[in-house]
Amino acid sequence: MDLKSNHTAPILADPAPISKSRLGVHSSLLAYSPPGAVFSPNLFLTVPRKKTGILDDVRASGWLDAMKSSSPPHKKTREFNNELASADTDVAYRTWMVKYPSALTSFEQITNFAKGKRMALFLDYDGTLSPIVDNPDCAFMSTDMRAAVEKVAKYFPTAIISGRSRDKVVYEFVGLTDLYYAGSHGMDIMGPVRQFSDDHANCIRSTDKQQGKEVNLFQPASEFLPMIDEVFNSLVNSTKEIKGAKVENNKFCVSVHYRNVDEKNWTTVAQRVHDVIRNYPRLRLTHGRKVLEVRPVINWDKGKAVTFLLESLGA
Ligand SMILES: O=P(O)(O)OC[C@H]1O[C@H](O[C@H]2O[C@H](CO)[C@@H](O)[C@H](O)[C@H]2O)[C@H](O)[C@@H](O)[C@@H]1O
Repeated sequence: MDLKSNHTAPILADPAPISKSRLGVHSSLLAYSPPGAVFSPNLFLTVPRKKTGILDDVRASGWLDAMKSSSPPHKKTREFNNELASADTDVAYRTWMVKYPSALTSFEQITNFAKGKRMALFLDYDGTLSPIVDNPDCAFMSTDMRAAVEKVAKYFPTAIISGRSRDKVVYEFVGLTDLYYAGSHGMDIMGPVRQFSDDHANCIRSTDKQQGKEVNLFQPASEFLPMIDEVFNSLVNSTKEIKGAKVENNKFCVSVHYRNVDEKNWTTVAQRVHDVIRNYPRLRLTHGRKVLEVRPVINWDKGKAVTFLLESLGA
């Protein structure tokens, strides 16, 4: 990438409560304004106040519960000695499917609704384009899936929005040109060139070498890069003795995988992560599928990345 301009990234805090999956840190620790910073009001983030200003124990703060329920329930075949557990799983699966029905069951309805409208397609990577596998470095997409994505991208603007680093998704897994990509949970967007607006002062015009074309880069958490690298190294170090634990650097966020860790050691994983990030009040924790995700406290996520790309596409 050739960077042609640079802008200051936003980070602001506001003392209102948010979802319990986020870390309980005192908001006064979060208000930070680098000299000369120009903030977009759209990137203000509300963070929870806690009287103590420090994190609770990993059990009390609900980390462990969240770790245990961090994947959507999978439909399992009924096991011989596990009728009751299986029945529970079935109910959980059906309930989940009511809430999140497959789009394929409503395909006709969707195509009818889309008639006369401009379409854009936004896809997740892990668990959507690739199967969930034990080793995150081996989550490859099939040849058929790649061909399908390539084909659909000829008809509709298509973007992949992932929690991974954008480079990894583009160069190690997908490898398709003519797509738009957002890595690091939407904090690293490569989209079409558009008119800059005041709302998105952090856009960088860049040349994508693979695609050989001008693109817009939007990296609202760019000032966090050194912090994320530091945290990545600390997490690698503090979890290296936990068998099966794996730390992944996703550029603007870090993942700590515990899929391959014996469940009896999950508390240790949570405690080690907790101990590292308690020193970083400008980072927060979210839960993914058997993964703890450490990310900057900014008001930006995949949903906002989708909106950003839609606007970039003139939609
Ligand atoms: O937003 P996503 O693209 O879904 O990224 C979320 C995490 O995805 C990856 O981890 C998940 O998939 C792995 C490979 O199948 C699996 O081993 C892991 O247990 C899942 O959590 C990725 O490795 C993480 O860095 C992302 O945070």
